[in-house]
Amino acid sequence: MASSATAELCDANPSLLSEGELRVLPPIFQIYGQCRAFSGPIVTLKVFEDNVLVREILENPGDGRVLVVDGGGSTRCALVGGNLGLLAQNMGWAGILVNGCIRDVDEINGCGIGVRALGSNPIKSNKKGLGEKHVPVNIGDTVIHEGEWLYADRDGILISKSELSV
Ligand SMILES: O=C([O-])CC(=O)C(=O)O
Repeated sequence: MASSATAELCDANPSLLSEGELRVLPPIFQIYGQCRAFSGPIVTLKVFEDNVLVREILENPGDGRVLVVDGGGSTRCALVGGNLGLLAQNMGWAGILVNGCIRDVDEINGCGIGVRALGSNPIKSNKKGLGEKHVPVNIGDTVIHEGEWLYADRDGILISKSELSV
């Protein structure tokens, strides 16, 4: 019976799991975007109900990286919509993880990236430009640093201190 990449990675790396070098995010994220499985080095961003910095980062070449947006778990507005999904795709990002909400679900599901978020909310975010780029973030009691690796598939989302061979 075939197992998925994240399951294989967990099975193959029990010591990394027990040492906390490899962590599993809690199963609180919905699956969006065309890429149901994706991985890459992490870029971090901490914001709260404001997505100006999300656009600023996605305007840079993604080079296969994954943007992890800690939106503090707020579900009161969307931090990523169809335009930003398209921008991420066109700039070469592998995916976006949002500890918060997205909107324009149909458009995002048409984008050639992977997207995970708590859910959707049609309300747009503030546009003040507040937040911190490239700082450690805490999502579901998991501290995530820029440069760590994210592996996502339908089974779950892994954060690893180093690149793992799938
Ligand atoms: O600009 C925003 O607030 C998010 C959005 O709707 C989009 O990316 O299309």
